[in-house]
Formats: sequence, C-alpha cells, structure tokens
Amino acid sequence: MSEMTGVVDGRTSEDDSTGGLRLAAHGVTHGFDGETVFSDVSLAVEPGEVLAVVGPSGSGKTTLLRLLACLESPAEGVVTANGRNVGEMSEEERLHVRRRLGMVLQHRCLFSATVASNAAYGLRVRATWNERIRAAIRGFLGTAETPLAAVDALETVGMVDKQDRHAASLSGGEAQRVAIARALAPEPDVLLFDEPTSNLDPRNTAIVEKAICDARDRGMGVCLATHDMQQAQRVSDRTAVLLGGEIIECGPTGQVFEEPSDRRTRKFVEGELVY
Ligand SMILES: Nc1ncnc2c1ncn2[C@@H]1O[C@H](COP(=O)(O)OP(=O)(O)OP(=O)(O)O)[C@@H](O)[C@H]1O
Repeated sequence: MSEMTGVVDGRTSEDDSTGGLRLAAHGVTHGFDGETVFSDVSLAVEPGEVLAVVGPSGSGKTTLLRLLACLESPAEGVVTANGRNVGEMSEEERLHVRRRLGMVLQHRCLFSATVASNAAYGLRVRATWNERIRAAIRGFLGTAETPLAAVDALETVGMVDKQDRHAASLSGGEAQRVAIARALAPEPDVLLFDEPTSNLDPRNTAIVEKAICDARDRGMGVCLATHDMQQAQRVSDRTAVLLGGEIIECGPTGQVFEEPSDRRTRKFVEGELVY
C-alpha cells in the first residue's frame, strides 16, 4: 500500500490541478469464483508516461486494466483517479472519469457501422447536448461529416482510406487499428491498451507504437498490457511484472530488463521461466 498517499475519499492534493489524470491501484486484490488472480497490487499510471504491464498468460493483466478502467470494482483495495477512490464516487462522477479514458480491449468489438462512425464514437458520447442536436440535424439533412479528430485518428493508424467501409468487412488487423483510432480520437487523458498489436504485422505494429509514444509525448498516460517483451522495451518508460499473483517488480524499463532486482523477472523477460 506504499502508493496510498493522501487518498481515499474527498478531494486531495492530487486532484485535477495537474490537468492530467493519474490512475492508481492501491493494495488491490481481485479474482473470480473464489479464486484469487492477484493480491495487494499497487501501481499508478502517471500522466505523460507509458507503463507496460507484462506477465504470463492468465496472470491478470486484462483484469488489472479493467479495474483501472472502472469497469469492475476490486474485491479488496481501491482504485483512485487523481487521488479519489472511484468506488466512492457517484455514478455520474465515475462516468466522468471513464470518459477521460480510452480503452482497447483484447476482445475488441466494433459497432455494426462504418469505420468512420466507429472512430467517431468516443466523440459522440462526449458531445454536449447542443452538439448532439446539431449532429442529428446534419444527419437528417444528409450533410453529416466525420469529425476531424476521428479522421486524424484513422489517419494515424493508416485506416483513413477505409473510413466508408462497414466494420464487419474488416480483417482482424484492420479492426484492431479502428479500435485504436476510436480510443485515440477523443484525446483521452489515459489510454489503457490490452495487447493492441496482437493481430498486426511489423509495419502496423510500428505505426501503433508510434501513436502510443506520440500520445505519451502529448501528456497522456498509457498503460500497455503486452506479451511482447521487445515492445515493452521499445515504448515503455516503466514496466511492471505481474507474476504468480503479485507485482514482483515495477521500475524504469531499462532497469527491469537489464538489472532486475527479482531473479524471476530475469527468467521471465528472457523467456526462461516455465509457468
Ligand atoms: N470474467 C471472468 N470470470 C472468471 N474468470 C475470469 C474472468 N476474467 C478473467 N478470469 C480468469 O482470471 C485469470 C486472469 O485473466 P486475465 O484475462 O486477466 O489474464 P491475462 O494476463 O490478461 O491473460 P492473457 O495474457 O492470456 O490475456 C485467468 O485465469 C482467467 O481465466
């Protein structure tokens, strides 16, 4: 619980003053059907950094991301957003936090709509009522245009030329890139990416990794769950190793990979650990 500073209810000194969003898990334990997946996990995604979460299949990377995304509540411990316990927020406040997040889940699902409409989804749900009414009128008149931010995001992932295609017609890799564009378009404060390049070839992996680094350089916090040790080394500032139901190591990526303090980390990152 070492990161649990100045928390939990009420506003704290960490609150919105920085303009960014700091998401943190404090002493979090979670599991399913009576089985614990991980215990006493504490980590934070700082604004302007990429935090990689690496660990074997089934170690709980997705579960941790879902807790940080406020999609589930931890069995024990708390998740905070700028120092406030999201479990003690009203529904409206939690929704406000969720709207500051962009998420790409491993089992991404696109809506049954065009690529452009999918990419613009996050902008639509964040729009004010006035903006929604104007958009509805433009839709009715047949003069609706794809918002520039959605076009930019599609351009970033190399999908702008397919913006009129129906999502159902896309390959797995194309759908993955549209899901990433959908997360990027609203310029959220924090991006939570679960294996975002699992279906991509090296060229498109490089494009997505560049988008992740660009987002970090613009001040977003990025939490990246990945199996790909090279990817963690290429893009992340810090790496957390989730193994055997706990975070066994969390620190600057160079240090975790080159001079880990836990011998299991060295075995894991070098692919020697049998699990
Ligand atoms: N909704 C659920 N109901 C029951 N068990 C679940 C559920 N979600 C995850 N689990 C279990 O929790 C454990 C952790 O799953 P999780 O998907 O978080 O791992 P992961 O590290 O992301 O795995 P992978 O790298 O294979 O994606 C697994 O044993 C999984 O079967």
